Amino acid sequence: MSYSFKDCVLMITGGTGSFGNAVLERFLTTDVKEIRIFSRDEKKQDDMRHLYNNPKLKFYIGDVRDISTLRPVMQGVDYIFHAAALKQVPSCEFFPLEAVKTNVIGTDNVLTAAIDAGVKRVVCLSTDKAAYPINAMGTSKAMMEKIIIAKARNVDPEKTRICCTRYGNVMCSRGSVIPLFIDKIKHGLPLTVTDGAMTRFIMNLNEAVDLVLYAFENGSQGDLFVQKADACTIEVLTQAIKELFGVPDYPTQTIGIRHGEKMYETLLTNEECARAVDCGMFYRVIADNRDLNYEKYLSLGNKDRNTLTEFNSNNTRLLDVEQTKKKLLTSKLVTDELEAWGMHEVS
Ligand SMILES: O=c1ccn([C@@H]2O[C@H](COP(=O)(O)OP(=O)(O)O[C@H]3O[C@H](CO)[C@H](O)[C@H](O)[C@H]3O)[C@@H](O)[C@H]2O)c(=O)[nH]1
Repeated sequence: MSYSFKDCVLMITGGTGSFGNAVLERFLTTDVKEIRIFSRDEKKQDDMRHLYNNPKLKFYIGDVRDISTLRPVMQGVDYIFHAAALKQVPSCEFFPLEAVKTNVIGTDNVLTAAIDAGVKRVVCLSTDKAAYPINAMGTSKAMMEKIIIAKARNVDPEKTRICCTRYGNVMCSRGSVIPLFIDKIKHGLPLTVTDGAMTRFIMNLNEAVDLVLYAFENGSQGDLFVQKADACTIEVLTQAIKELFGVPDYPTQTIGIRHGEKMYETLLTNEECARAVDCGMFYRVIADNRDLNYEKYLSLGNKDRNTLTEFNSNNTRLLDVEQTKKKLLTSKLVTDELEAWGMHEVS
């Protein structure tokens, strides 16, 4: 890391989740002064307190929906990583207003309180499902991104710099398909494949943390960062899991596409490409900072379009079964489960 956290106070909203834990592993090796974990669940906080047993970690119970719980925690904070969100596609589909409250209003609260408290930088976490959104979770995250850009437009970057990252499926996140399939194999149940041709980006937590830290270091006001992730089909993913667990012919059952699902996910839309810069491992989408001047909106468009095209889980590099197995082995949950399953030799 080229930046220093010496004497800095960090805050992670939704800090007890998988991202919070992964980013902590990196931060705790720095000379950071204090890390504030802000979240709703006292049990998860208590578990984390015992796990890390580190005096630099401070825990705060609160909810991003309630700005009065955010304000006191932000006093003296230098940098915020905003990971608190409702992320499950099916539950947001049934309770869309809950997604609005946490993902949209909650983000507005975080940014308002951060600006008022003079926090120097805020990095917000979004998802590929916010690009061309079709489900409530993605739509709320798309609105969250709009809130971020609108807020960023009206604040001096020397005081508070705000940017956003968007990434795809993180392997083994809570409730996701990989731990589900492993569990099914352990219990002798068939693997329930929605549609084998569906594609998803596939990244590990370390890559998600890399993206967020890259944005933290390089983000200008209102920037959105996207990582150039690989993807695979669900058929390939299923076969890779079966082979890793030594059951290549394990039964699968096709269950059909679920509520609010897409056949493929987009990380960078065609329209965003017009403002995107290729930074090697990442794309940077520069904020549209034109002011609310209707003359321009009605008669002047953006003539400087570059040649990038939409980046999605169908046109990125698609991993085959062997490559997917290799990728899966970069996840601790997978290697732990394999060991418990007695498959030491593959890991
Ligand atoms: O029983 C199942 C469950 C899932 N899938 C398939 O596996 C893929 C991944 O499904 P997940 O449920 O793991 O992930 P989603 O793409 O639905 O969404 C996930 O990824 C998001 C980021 O893109 C958020 O992190 C969200 O919380 C998380 O659920 C999808 O194609 C899905 O159709 C199956 O085939 N069978």
